[in-house]
Amino acid sequence: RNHRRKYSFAKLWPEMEPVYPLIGNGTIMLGKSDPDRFDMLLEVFSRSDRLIKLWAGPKLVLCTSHPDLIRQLLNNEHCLEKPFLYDFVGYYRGLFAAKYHLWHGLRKRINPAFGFRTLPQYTRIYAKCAQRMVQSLAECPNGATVNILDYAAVCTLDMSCAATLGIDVYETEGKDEIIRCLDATFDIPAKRMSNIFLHPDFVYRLTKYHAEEKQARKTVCDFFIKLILKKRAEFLSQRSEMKENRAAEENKSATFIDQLLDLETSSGDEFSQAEINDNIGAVMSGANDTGSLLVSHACLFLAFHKDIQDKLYQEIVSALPSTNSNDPDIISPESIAELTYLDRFVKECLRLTPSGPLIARENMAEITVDGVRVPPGNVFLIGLYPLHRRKDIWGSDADQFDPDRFTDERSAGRHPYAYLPFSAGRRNCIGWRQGMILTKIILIYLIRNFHFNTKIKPEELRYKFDMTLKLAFPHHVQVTKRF
Ligand code: HEM
Repeated sequence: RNHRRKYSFAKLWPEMEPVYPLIGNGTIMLGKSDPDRFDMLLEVFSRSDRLIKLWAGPKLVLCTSHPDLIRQLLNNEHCLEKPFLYDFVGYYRGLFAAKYHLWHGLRKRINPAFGFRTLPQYTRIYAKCAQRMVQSLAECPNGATVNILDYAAVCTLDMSCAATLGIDVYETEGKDEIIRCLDATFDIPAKRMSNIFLHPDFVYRLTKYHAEEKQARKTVCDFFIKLILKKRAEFLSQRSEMKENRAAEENKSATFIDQLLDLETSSGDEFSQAEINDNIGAVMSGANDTGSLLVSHACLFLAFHKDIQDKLYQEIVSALPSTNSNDPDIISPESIAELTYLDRFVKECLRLTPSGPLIARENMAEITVDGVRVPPGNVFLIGLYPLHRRKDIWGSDADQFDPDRFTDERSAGRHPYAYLPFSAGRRNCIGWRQGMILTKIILIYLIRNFHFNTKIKPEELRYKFDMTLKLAFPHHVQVTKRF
């Protein structure tokens, strides 16, 4: 009866069926494959235009993909908490999963590390890594079919390590183990989040995942700490030199770890070693899968639409007509900004295949949603994937790929919360500029050097139920050299 009273505020909202005592809507996912579970979740969102109740066991989850309600939630200062699901991510003092009381001060202090002024240095780092991806693809037999995600994942990890830690991961001692463990600390929590049966600690501890995750976290943490100590010592010895030398000050590194060390000294408010450690982990997990998946989905869209691929190639070679077209120094934030068709292309990729298809929030105080007063402690699931495919916003061809949806004329008057690949409000993606730039840089290098084809048909695309938007099968594309 208590349970019924606790949730009586939601009695007028429709609910997903069937609902059973204790397991709630648990059976709708039971025994289903990953792509069927993803489709089932979309089915939940499609059952109600505004908001629908889903029971994760006895816990209520309020699901919406309506832009008005998403605006109410993401703009509400009492709805900035991350619910229990994010606890599995680890790095709990890091931005991504941090509870509100830790997060609000942290975000303010870390914001400058992702500001506009850091972009030129990030751009140079990303361009070098993208060039390496081209080199390794060029070693495949011409016209070979590859799973492009394998190459993109190596490239974004390379970028993350260079931009976050200032290291060349491929020159690092014990690199295979570090790479394997870094991957495991991102991958295992994602598996746990999307599998309700792995949620209770006492069950999870009995699985092989728990032991693997523990060992991987220890290896990664030891590696980060060694690096933090080394960087802190370097930083302190360079600080006095920088005070006297303006040129050195202007050229100082923009890698995330250096920025954190710089921020702690400029604000006089030290980041603890644990905070640095967790924020490095959080930023790397935020950047890794999202970037590689986006690039891999983009390569499939290129392969489906030869006309778009040709138009992008023409735009890139006319805006960046260097004799040495692969020179990383010709790419700058300004030259990338001139590529307006590439910008529309990436935006359309993010519409149809947002790397973060779902986000969740918990309200910390009573809030009003769609006229209903919701007591604190309730969980909202916001469907960015279904939002981006709503026919009432995007038209009857919402599922079709069309970069020109993002021309100024066609964007005018669109609901401001219709398109949210990086979420919105105070807890949006802190790395959205870096995410856009790194994706564009990889695509510039790929399109300049290769043609893409595929045997996959657009209507065959299916996705897995996971934290990030993974294709249900390999991203097989045929890669042919242009030169
Ligand atoms: C390339 C595409 C990217 C996409 C589509 C993307 C998307 C998102 C989304 C939707 C969120 C909100 C998550 C939530 O509320 O559960 C988020 C948060 C976050 N992202 Fe990204 N992201 C991308 C790239 C990056 C990059 C490159 C970085 C870092 C360099 C990054 C770092 C973060 C962090 C730290 C958060 C947590 C912010 C906070 O809670 O204050 N992301 N991202």
